[in-house]
Amino acid sequence: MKKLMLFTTGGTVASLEGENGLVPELHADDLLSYIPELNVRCRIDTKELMNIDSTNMQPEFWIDMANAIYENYDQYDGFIITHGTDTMAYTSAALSYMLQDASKPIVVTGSQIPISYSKTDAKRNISDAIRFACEDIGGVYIVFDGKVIQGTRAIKLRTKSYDAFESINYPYVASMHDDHIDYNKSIHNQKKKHIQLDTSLCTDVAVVKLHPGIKPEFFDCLKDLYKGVVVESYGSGNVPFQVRNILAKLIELIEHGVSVVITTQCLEEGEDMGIYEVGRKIDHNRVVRSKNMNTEAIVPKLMWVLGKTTDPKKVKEMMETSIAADITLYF
Ligand SMILES: NC(=O)C[C@H](N)C(=O)O
Repeated sequence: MKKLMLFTTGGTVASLEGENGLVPELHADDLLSYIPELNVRCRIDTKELMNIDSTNMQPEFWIDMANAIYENYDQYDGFIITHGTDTMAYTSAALSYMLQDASKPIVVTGSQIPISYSKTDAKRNISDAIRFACEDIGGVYIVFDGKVIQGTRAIKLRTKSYDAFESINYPYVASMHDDHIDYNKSIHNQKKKHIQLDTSLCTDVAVVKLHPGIKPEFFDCLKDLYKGVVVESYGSGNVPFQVRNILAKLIELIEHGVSVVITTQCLEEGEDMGIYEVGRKIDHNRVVRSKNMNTEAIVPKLMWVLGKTTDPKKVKEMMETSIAADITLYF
């Protein structure tokens, strides 16, 4: 029989109605007591790591989660983490970088509606996550609303619907049905490897979304505060250089030693800075290209990379190398 460890961290799934709205209150065993008969035979141990709304999630807490999994890795066949949906995609990406080459499933799930409510999606999501944690597959995944999403590829697209998450620029890994799991055949399970823990992070990372009228001087404020800046530029990776010259400010940041990552506000298909003058003017050798990673992966990846080096060349090389399927290599 498979042995699983379920870690809880809070989120709507564990929330009850309080005086000021929903607050995480339920503990690990409470959650399991709500789940009806599981159609998989396994033993589940539980541990509460924290009990927070995931809006309050911090990079330091990702480290706690990664350490908890690593410390228990040999004793269990699979892991489930219940988590709020607001920052779940950042956490699943962060764990994908901090715990590489896992040969066992690490499954993050949660819900849009608290587990004690009649219309809750929590029971299905937790049951599915438990089933998926019994599979013979390695890596970090989000299981939600019947879909399995690669940990580095998820975004929260919807605030209220059951299907809160989408897989961006990457197919769903699998879909969950009552009696079977349908794997996407184009995705191959990685060869069995030894898990590696690396939790060094530099949290001095900011995301700036460009918009018409954004002030160039704003970027001066970032210079001494951050070591990495992720620019959500326009379209295929375009940065304005007329009237309000943002491009010049990005160069100043780079010359100051800040790593600048160019990504796009468009959710799908990634940046392709070679198309327009407004993209070609950016020095492609000096900025980090995000290719088709999403912001939820870029942020923890940049923290993780800057935790190891601030050498601009190395940062660029590591950021542009696919880890845990975060970049599709068609560039
Ligand atoms: N559905 C949810 O879990 C949202 C909640 N605010 C959280 O992220 O913890």
